[in-house]
Amino acid sequence: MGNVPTTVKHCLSYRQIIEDYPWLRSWLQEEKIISDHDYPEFVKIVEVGPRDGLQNEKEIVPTRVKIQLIDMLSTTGLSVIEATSFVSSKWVPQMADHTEVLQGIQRVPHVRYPVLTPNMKGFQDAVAAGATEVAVFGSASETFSRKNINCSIAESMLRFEEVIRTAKDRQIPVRGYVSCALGCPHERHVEPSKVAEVAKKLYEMGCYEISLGDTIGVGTPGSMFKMLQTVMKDVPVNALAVHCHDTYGQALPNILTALQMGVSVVDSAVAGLGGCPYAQGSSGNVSTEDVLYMLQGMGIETGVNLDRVIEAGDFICNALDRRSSSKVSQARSRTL
Ligand SMILES: CC(C)(COP(=O)([O-])OP(=O)([O-])OC[C@H]1O[C@@H](n2cnc3c(N)ncnc32)[C@H](O)[C@@H]1OP(=O)([O-])[O-])[C@@H](O)C(=O)NCCC(=O)NCCSC(=O)C[C@@](C)(O)CC(=O)[O-]
Repeated sequence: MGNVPTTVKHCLSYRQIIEDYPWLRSWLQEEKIISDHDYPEFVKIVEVGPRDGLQNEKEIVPTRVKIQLIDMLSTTGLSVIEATSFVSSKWVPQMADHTEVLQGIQRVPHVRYPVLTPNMKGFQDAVAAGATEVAVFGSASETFSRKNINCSIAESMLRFEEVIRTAKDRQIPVRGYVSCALGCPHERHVEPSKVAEVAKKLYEMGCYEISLGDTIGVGTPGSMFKMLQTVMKDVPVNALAVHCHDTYGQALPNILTALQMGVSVVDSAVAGLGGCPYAQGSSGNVSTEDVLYMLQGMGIETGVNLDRVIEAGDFICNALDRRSSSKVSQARSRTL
């Protein structure tokens, strides 16, 4: 019995196997290795392009361009668009116009516009600017935590606790990130148990959803499986999201692995924009267009219109004078 997950992990069509062996399915469900369904019927996409996508741009992107991008994304059917970060402009100059962006967008009913808040100052500024949802961002790597937010993991948890408590009093939902879930730019290997520990703390403190970030895009379906298997023992699968960068071209298979394990929330960025200023060499996020195309092909609903996301991607790529990283967008532009 003990080596079942290993067998499953290495098998491309493990769905077929667990369909043939109901006892195996029950055991995997009991152990929280898989959820009680194979692929989710509906996947929520969390669009992170305006924040994670743009934060690493060297040239300051005009505020009106950021606003237009968010406004275009708001018409695509996306239900969550991460708008900006209330971080220090000395650390991330690109996000210095957070207030203007948040106040300049045309909010569409039923679309949520969370913003990153690393501490109470960020939270207070965000609320003053009209934020109705925030996200705290921790790390499973001690070194990355210090380089990214200038404090240890333990200190970050104390800061987040205060943010989450205050947000709860004001009925503001808080999302939690765990960066370096599949590897760290400084420490390289990160133990799944460390990811689980940080994810569990954030969840217990009151984050409604925990996004597990492959910050430098080094994960594979194998490491994604192992990490999720461990985290799912501590955090229910319906509170988990995956956030994959595509440095090694593994983002889609990693997402597919997560879907097979019951995860139904996927972060992605229009046109595959992105990169973390404190994770040198990491490439952009998986593109929203490519995720949508894959999900459509699997018959999974998202409520998002792919063509409109491609239009938003064309807009931002023109503004940045660059080619889209989305394979789907590239293929469409060749075939149209
Ligand atoms: C966390 C801090 C602020 C600590 O920065 P610090 O320098 O340690 O802050 P401090 O508390 O010592 O204060 C120093 C000064 O900063 C000010 N300050 C303090 N807080 C804020 C704030 N919120 N906004 C604006 N200003 C702030 C504060 O008021 C003070 O101003 P002064 O008195 O010198 O004039 C800093 O390290 C920072 O801003 N870091 C953010 C870095 C960042 O945004 N990184 C990218 C995020 S992406 C990521 O993490 C991964 C993710 C989420 O995408 C998932 C994945 O891909 O895996």
